[in-house]
Amino acid sequence: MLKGLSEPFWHKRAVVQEVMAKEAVPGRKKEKAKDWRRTLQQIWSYLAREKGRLWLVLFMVVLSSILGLLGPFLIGRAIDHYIITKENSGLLRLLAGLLAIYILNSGALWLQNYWMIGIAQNTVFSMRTQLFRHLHKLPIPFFDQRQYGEIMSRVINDIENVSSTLNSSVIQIFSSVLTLLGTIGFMLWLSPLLTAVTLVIVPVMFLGMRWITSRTGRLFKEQQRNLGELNGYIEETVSGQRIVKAFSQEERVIAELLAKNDKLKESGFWAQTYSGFIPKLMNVLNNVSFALIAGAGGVLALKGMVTIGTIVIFGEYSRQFTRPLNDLSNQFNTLLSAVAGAERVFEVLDEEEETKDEEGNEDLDDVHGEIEFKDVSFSYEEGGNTVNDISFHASPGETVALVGPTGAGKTTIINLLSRFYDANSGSILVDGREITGIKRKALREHMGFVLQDPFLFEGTIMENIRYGRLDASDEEVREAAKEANAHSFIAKLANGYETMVEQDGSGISQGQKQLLSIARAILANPVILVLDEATSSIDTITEMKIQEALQRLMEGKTSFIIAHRLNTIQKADQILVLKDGGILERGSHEKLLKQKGFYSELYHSQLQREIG
Ligand SMILES: Nc1ncnc2c1ncn2[C@@H]1O[C@H](COP(=O)(O)OP(=O)(O)OP(=O)(O)O)[C@@H](O)[C@H]1O
Repeated sequence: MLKGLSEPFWHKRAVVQEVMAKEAVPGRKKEKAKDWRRTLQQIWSYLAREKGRLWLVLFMVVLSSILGLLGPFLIGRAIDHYIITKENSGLLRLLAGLLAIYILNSGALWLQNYWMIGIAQNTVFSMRTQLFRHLHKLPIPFFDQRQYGEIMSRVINDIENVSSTLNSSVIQIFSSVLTLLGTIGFMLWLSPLLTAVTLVIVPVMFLGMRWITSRTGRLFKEQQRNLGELNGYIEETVSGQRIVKAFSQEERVIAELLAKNDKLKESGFWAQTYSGFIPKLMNVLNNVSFALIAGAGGVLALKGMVTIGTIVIFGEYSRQFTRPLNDLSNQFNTLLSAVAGAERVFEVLDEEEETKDEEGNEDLDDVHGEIEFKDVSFSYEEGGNTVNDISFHASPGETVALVGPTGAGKTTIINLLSRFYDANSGSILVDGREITGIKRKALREHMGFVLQDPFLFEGTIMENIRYGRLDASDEEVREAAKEANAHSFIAKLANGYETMVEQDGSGISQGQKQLLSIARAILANPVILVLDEATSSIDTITEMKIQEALQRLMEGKTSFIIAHRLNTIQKADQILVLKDGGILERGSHEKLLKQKGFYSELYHSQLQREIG
């Protein structure tokens, strides 16, 4: 059942998507296997746009790594040449040099961060813009097959993850690698023997880290997935609060949330615990390494093979050596979750746009509104049979009412006409032209929707009506409101057309929303109109106003009414009675009554209910 509004295509779609996503049977996709290389290449394609600044960052990282290595080296020299020999002036000179190195190093660190943050922000800005733009070009089935919260999580969390990783991890990883290589180089130059002693712990470190990261990768992925699910659930239940309350489902909803929350807690706990082992392990190994260097260094120093300064340098370097390894493993975890997030973003970007098959398709000018369905069959799922062999013809300006029990396929016929979905077989013609040969946007621009639960944006009433046609003047908006019987209630509001309405339309009654929605459609003046009749009961006077405004709106337009109350469609040129996806009966109200079939039965039972 369609609910929503009557406004430009992109917004109509958003609402229809939202509603359909809730109502559809969700055929959710399985997570694809991770493709690291491809994802990193895709991230690089964004980063490459910032090559200039990346070079600067690179230069600063190299500089700060060299300066970082130089510090301990000079301290060692100070011990050997000036402290042991008690040469004060040389020591002062060296200390001044050290000070300069530390200041320069701080400057280099600050600059590399400054530039990298700029790069990260620009990259994420382009990603977010591209993702949002792309989302609006995706076909309805994409939204039908996913939870609203899951999509939100990709746009918000995953992108944020990429951003923070680019901000910090990239530099860290890079400088860690450089520091590692530099440290090993310096150590080898100073004393290959002590270097060998220092490196003894590396295999242990490596094995320990591998053991831990093999677990954390999987756990972080699980944590991310559980977080997405939980967010989706919270979004859904908060937006569906009314329904939750109406059906007294609070306890069940809370229980389900608890279960999801528990899953997240569990995966989060293990992901954090395992990754928390890394610094502890490093610490222990660091101390072991320090002890080894002190012991072996002492023996070598006694034999005159190394100086005291060299032992001090090695002590410092061994720390400098394990720190980058430690950083690398920490950053590796962040990187893991960011790449997983980025991959989820790219998965959306990889989805084909709705217009993929529109090459060579035509625009649609001068539409008269003749619609024909020829043997149209369609199913949402493979092998299914949602609508079957539908054929009908509507001349320009005619009104076609679609009636039938719930799930009969009424909305599906509208989905096919608006090309939210494409028929599996048969053809749909507008003014004699196959709609598959027409650009979707062009087709939908000629269509207007007045749906049963119109969507209002946060903004003034004037702005809300103007969604029907963005270039309409204030006067035209007022005229449309008058024709829609909305003017009188708007005029009574404290700020008239400038009254602010909330996104959920609170403060405005359901009937008034309908009238605003009709005003939008009047302003848009489409050739083809889709009306989804409200099922909720509206007071008789507003109902009359709505019916009158609808009659005015429908004048001269080819209109499709998804009707729930049969007394409102008696004037329709043709009524299609749908059942189980097929047309069971067709004709005018009188003809169908005379037939004494399904329609007549439905009509009389409704009449009975209304009288009774
Ligand atoms: N996006 C979707 N994915 C899968 N199945 C769907 C989807 N939308 C609808 N269906 C199924 O297709 C069938 C026809 O649905 P449709 O919404 O067209 O019925 P309807 O006549 O408009 O019903 P109602 O009066 O309740 O709105 C139903 O069985 C429904 O469950």
